[in-house]
Amino acid sequence: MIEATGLTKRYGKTVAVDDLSFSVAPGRVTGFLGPNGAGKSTTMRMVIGLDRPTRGRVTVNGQDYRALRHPLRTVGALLDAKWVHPNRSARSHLRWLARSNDLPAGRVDEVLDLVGLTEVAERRAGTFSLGMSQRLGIAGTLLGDPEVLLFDEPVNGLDPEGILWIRQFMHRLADEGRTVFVSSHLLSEMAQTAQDLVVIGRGRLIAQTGTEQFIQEATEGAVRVRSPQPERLRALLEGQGRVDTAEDGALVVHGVESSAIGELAAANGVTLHELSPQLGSLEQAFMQLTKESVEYHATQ
Ligand SMILES: Nc1ncnc2c1ncn2[C@@H]1O[C@H](COP(=O)(O)OP(=O)(O)OP(=O)(O)O)[C@@H](O)[C@H]1O
Repeated sequence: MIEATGLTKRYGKTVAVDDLSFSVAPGRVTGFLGPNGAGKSTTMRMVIGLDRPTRGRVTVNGQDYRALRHPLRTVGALLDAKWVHPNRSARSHLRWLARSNDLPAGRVDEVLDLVGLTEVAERRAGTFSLGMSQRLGIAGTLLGDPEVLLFDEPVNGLDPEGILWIRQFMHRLADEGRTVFVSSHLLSEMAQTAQDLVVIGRGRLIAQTGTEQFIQEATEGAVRVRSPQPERLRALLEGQGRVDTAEDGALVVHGVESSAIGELAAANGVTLHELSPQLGSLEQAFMQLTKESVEYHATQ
């Protein structure tokens, strides 16, 4: 369990994290979502004691990170996968990590196996692909068999196979009852990975909710309709819902069910070439909710 209360971090005049309160439950994958510069990395650094909050508090299993007796047995964090000595083998990197943190050396081969790196354990980490480096980084977080895991942008730059592997691995860790907190600005990825979301913009909390609920609440369902008689259809829909025109000329109808549009068209002899309900995407939900708080809006 991770709990932040009124968490705030200032760097000079920049307020990187602003009065942020949220909680991350065990047994689930919780996505930490926000555009670049929203304050995700700063928040994660405060969770693991690398940065001190200017105000507020964040606890792991009820305690400040710095007060934990065996931090790596409680929290594993991967904030930068390239943090590996390039000339060390994967195994010796993990052995060094285990030794310097008072963790049993016997755990090294277990975690190599868990992440599927046993066969390349003697290879120099500097020769690893990004996907393999991520696996090695994840192996490092698991050395202390911690209950809480933090991953900062773990799928950045990975190919689809690497992304799938990470996604499945996160689920496995959550199924084991661990708390899994994973940040990303890749919204569609989070929609598939996370069961719960903590969404921030400009350091502030925008939403804490289940992923499905977030999408449902933040996006208004719409129906795309193409017809050779668009103006006639538009007139029929007048007063029933809002009708926009897409770039390709299709009508985008808000507030009317697709079945009702189909029946209305049939009853009035209007031909339809397309009638497709548009499911709200996480991207739409996110844009809707962060409209005012996204940094890049101001600079566009
Ligand atoms: N050490 C620092 N000194 C000064 N400003 C900082 C520092 N670290 C972060 N910031 C600023 O704090 C804000 C939040 O940055 P942070 O890296 O936490 O965001 P993020 O959501 O992780 O973004 P990204 O996805 O780009 O990593 C940004 O405006 C950033 O420039």
